[in-house]
Amino acid sequence: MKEKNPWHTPVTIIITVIGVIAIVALVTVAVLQNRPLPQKYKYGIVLDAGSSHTALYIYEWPAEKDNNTGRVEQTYSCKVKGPGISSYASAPLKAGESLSVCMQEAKQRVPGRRHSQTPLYLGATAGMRLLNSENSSASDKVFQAVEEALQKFPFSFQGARILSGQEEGAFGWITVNYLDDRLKQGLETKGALDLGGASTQISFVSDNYDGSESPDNAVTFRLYGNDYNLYTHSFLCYGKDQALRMTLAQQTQSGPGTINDPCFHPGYTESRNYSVLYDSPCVSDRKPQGPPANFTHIGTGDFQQCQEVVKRIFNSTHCKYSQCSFNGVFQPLLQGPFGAFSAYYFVMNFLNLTDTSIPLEAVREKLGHYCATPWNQLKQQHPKVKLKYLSEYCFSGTYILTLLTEVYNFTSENYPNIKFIREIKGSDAGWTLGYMLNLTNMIPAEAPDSPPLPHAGYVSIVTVIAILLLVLFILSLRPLWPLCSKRPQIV
Ligand SMILES: O=c1ccn([C@@H]2O[C@H](COP(=O)(O)OP(=O)(O)O)[C@@H](O)[C@H]2O)c(=O)[nH]1
Repeated sequence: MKEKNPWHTPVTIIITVIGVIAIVALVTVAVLQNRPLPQKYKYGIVLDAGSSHTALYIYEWPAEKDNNTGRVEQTYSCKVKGPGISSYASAPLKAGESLSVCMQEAKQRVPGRRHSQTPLYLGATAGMRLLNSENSSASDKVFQAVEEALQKFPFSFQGARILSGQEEGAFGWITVNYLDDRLKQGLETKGALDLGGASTQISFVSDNYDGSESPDNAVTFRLYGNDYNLYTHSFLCYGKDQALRMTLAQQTQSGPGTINDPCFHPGYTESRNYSVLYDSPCVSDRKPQGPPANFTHIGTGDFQQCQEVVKRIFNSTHCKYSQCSFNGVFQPLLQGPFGAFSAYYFVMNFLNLTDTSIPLEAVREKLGHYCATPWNQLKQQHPKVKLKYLSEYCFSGTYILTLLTEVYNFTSENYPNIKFIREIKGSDAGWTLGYMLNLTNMIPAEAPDSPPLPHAGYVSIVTVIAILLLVLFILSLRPLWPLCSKRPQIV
């Protein structure tokens, strides 16, 4: 007679079915309870009011993670048409109006239900620093007009202000290291080199700088549980546009009617106005007495001589510290990798020189060749580039190389540590992201507590434990097994 399988008795089957249902219920509850909620986003808007132009950036991050693990990303940028807001000193209302196209675009891009909670900041840099230093009431009027224009939008406007050079340097450094994930992971940080139109910033962490020598250059942070002593300095007037003015001022000190400028291409000839050239606090005190109205600016295209002229705008005669970059400003020993952005990138990218594995000697040679290219030939090669920009790349490239190697002291050994970057993971390198992260408290001082297990690990453990419990439960019913599996009596 066929023996009946002892496990096929009704009681065992019922116990097993109930156990399986219990496990499925337990795992379902665990999965549902811990399922990530549908993603909601928050937004922030920052306007970078630079000396040459204004740009608007929209940032986005997951709503439930805004104070610790969430990644903030730039989702949109808009270049405001026209010059920087400092150029509207004589017509301040136009400064406000100029922002409206980009602001309308931001209104479309940020979901309507989030408008009122979206912070909007405007930060102005060296252009407004200069205007404020020479005419503070004009600078106030520009801010008033800009604030009135921005308040008309449905965002949470948090004010317009001038960033100090130190803030500009430090927030640029935070942006670069945040986007590189170096802060959260406590990795070696990257220095930040920022070149604007009116100022330039250098910021890095160096083992030989604890802030005691030249404390004015120190910014200390505690981020994600790590302490940083950042060295930072902003050189007002040493952005590439003001540096060009200073270089031209050097060459027009005696008020000549013509100058032969090695930083411009052979064949380049332009008539320039003395009053316009000297209309900036960076050069106004050097204006020659009784010059003619104009001078003829003639290019000779000689990189070596251009470098000599550029070097003259850096004063390295006095230094009361252990070492200085220039103008008596302390600078510790360069250390670590560097990201060079803003005009550093625009210029080196145009010149095809962003690859820092090209030896410095070869970079100089290429630049020499570029500067010597006749102006007419260059115009034919780049018909779409604005002539003003095209004419200045020889100067700008020479300025960048001189600043990096002769002033900051990058050598053949550590020049390859520099990376010319425009953006990191889709977000532009610059001070705006760091500024917003700081004002919205999105970088905690201490490392956030992370859950001990990831979601998948948690569900697996719950499942394994539930199965073990079922097996134990079935085993605990052993006394009943003989009853259940009683062999049929053969009489
Ligand atoms: O596509 C671009 C955008 C900007 N620039 C230059 O980069 C500098 C950026 O200056 P910005 O106004 O941003 O800086 P600030 O002086 O306020 O720091 C200026 O010299 C611009 O002419 C450039 O060469 N290409």
